[in-house]
Amino acid sequence: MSWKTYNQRIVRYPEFGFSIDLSLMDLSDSDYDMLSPKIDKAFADMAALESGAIANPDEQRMVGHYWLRNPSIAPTPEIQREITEPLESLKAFAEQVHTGVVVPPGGGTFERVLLIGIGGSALGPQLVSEALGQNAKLPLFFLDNTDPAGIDHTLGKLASLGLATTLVLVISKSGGTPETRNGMMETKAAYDAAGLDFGKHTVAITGTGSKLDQFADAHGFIARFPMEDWVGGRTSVLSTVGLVPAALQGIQIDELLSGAAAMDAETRRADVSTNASMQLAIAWYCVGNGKGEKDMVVLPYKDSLVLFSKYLQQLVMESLGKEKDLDGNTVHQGIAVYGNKGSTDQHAYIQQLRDGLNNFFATFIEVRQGRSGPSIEVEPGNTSADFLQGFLRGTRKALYESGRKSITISIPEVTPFQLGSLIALFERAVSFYASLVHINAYHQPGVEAGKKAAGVFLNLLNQVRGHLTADAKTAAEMAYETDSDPEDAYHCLVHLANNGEVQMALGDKPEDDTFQL
Ligand SMILES: O=P(O)(O)OC[C@H]1O[C@H](O)[C@H](O)[C@@H](O)[C@@H]1O
Repeated sequence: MSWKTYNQRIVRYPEFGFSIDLSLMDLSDSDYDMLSPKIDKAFADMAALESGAIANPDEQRMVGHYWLRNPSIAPTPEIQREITEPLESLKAFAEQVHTGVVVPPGGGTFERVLLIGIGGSALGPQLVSEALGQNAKLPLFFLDNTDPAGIDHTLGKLASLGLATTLVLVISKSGGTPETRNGMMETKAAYDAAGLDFGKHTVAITGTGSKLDQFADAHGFIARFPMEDWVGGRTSVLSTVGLVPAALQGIQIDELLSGAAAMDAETRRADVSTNASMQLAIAWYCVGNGKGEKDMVVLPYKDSLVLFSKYLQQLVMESLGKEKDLDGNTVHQGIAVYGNKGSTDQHAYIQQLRDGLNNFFATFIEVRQGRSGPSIEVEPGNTSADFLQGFLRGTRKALYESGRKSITISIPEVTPFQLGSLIALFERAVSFYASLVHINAYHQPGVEAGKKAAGVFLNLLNQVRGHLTADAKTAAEMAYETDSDPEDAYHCLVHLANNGEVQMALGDKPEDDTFQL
């Protein structure tokens, strides 16, 4: 840790108050030299990607999220229109909701929003809402899972506030994600039960022609906004997915886009020494030996950025967590991401970070302004902000003194512009890192496996339902009747017993348990 190294390893963009400090990652000039061929290729890959190359070869798709905040670089006039037209129409829609032009059929105005989505169709909007939605014109509620109790909890809150004045956004790029469909059907049932026309309270954000798009058409949804196949779910927050909910909250979406565009302009330059995203990618590569050997601990010292680690979990781990590289070699790549916020986490897991397993690097996010407005002294001469900064600086130093590395990103305050710039910083770092390790960052084959297995379970569950009788049966007997594995049959029976469909009698062991109608 030295003043000289600090000055050598910091990258600053003074025009928007950004800096990234890599002095505690112990990078050497030889690291950069060793990587220079890969770095050059990463820059070339990025130039091709932004020019419209098929950068997602496994799905034969372009990768266009960088065009969203600078349509002029999009490869065709048609794609430029696919960006600018929905942007104009979503702004107009939000304005019509805010000014009472678009109103609930039962009168009054829309006073809140329920967003139904999952993965990239929820995490981006949740990050933006938590970071910037404190004084939202229409506060945001979320259904982002198929947990009935969670659905009841949220719909119960909304019922007490008034379903009739709640605007529903159903977001699903594929339009077929079961959890989102389930949330929508449960919400529709609640509107139906209240005698309300669900479609006249609902907007869809989905791929044109998707199942959700067809459902929206059949049920007379108020509006539909498109999602394009060249925007991945985990990089969709600056598309209609993130911008519609943000605009409805009254968040300055042009500032979100400008911040991302400003960071893009800096990190589009193929100059390693001043490229913050490339510096991040190189740091990730070196600290993890190009194999993700160290976890990324995300520590924003700002409450409103608490969801940044959850957001980065999807962006980083769904992009980089891949079995094969682009040549078909088995590599099992990835970087594990976790975190919450500082200084809170100093009272949770930072003990292990300081003294335990050295299997991580920290990414501190410093927000230099503690609050807008004056502060009291919490003790003579010191404010809460003094403590927050002290804890950040102290923890960073304490970790380094015990051989634990860290990156410190600094922004002046949390604004739409600054949040947009952070999102862009990490999106491009992921792209660069994927090039450095030669993987496709833009598909997600692994999630299909889980979806398929869920389908197998549901098929067996329905077979088991069909074989239930008043006679008590063991799992083995049910397995025989349904030609299935006894343990699979057992878990179906236990599920049915715990959800009121069958009676379960416990034996000594699961194999002795019996089930009957
Ligand atoms: O937006 P949807 O099509 O409903 O997809 C929601 C999520 O589903 C899958 O888990 C994908 O791996 C994610 O990238 C995506 O964000």
